[in-house]
Amino acid sequence: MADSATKIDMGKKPAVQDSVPAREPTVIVDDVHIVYRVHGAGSGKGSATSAISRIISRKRASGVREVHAVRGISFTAYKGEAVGLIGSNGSGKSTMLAAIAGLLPTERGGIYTNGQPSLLGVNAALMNELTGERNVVLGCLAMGMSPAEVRSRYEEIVDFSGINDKGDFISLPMRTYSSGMGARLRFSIAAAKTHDVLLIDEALATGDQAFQQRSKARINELRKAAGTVFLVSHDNSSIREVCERTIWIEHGELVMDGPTEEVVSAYERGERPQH
Ligand SMILES: Nc1ncnc2c1ncn2[C@@H]1O[C@H](COP(=O)(O)OP(=O)(O)OP(=O)(O)O)[C@@H](O)[C@H]1O
Repeated sequence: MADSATKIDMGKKPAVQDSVPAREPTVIVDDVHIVYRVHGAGSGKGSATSAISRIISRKRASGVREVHAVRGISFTAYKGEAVGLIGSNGSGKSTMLAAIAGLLPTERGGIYTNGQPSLLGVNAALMNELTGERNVVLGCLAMGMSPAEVRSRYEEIVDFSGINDKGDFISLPMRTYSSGMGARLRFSIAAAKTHDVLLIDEALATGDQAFQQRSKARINELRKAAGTVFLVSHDNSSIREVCERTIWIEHGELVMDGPTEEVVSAYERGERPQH
């Protein structure tokens, strides 16, 4: 792999300055392996007969099953980049994102980040019993904004989310929201702050057309504000619009890493590059 973590020394400046400005790495993923351990999963014979006999006997399976979700992935992302992560269901995209966010330990290899990564998933933790209003305030405080900052940004966040477009929903508990409304509010809160590394897991797919346009524009702003954005999505048009670089993952392995159009077209044609 060309981008190896060991070759990058972020502390030193090169002795001779090139005319091309040096790109600043924000995330270095170096030969990373991630293994989930599922306890009580048994040996896992896949046949229908063994599944039925397991259910009928009502025995709790013993043992630990290992799922090797990411297998030796390496890449480096730079300041100002928006990087798409694509691949079929279960290929390891969300796992990779959670690991960059520091939420999953690596089995082997290392992940180095320059700045604070924030994972914005459709499951990001907001509290269902609290009103949208309270969640906006708590979410912003949790991201490190001061109470004065929260007050000044509040209207903008609610307007961006469009939660109040069809009535006063922001003063209702989050449990009364549709899944799309919840996802929009999560995105709006997270996007109110500029992030060093913003990790977005399918958030764009849940909003309606108008909201998707607003979020794409906001992602571009965040990127210009010098952060790095990672976007996991099955919606190739979002990836094309938002990201100039894309990484294709299958079975936990990196298949292709390059300009979005090249990678997404190869993915759509199901063509793996020949090595
Ligand atoms: N908590 C978990 N425990 C055990 N295995 C898991 C867990 N989460 C994911 N996996 C497994 O890890 C592998 C990668 O899953 P992951 O969610 O990263 O894929 P993905 O590419 O994001 O899929 P999708 O496109 O469907 O969201 C899959 O085989 C999945 O079954």
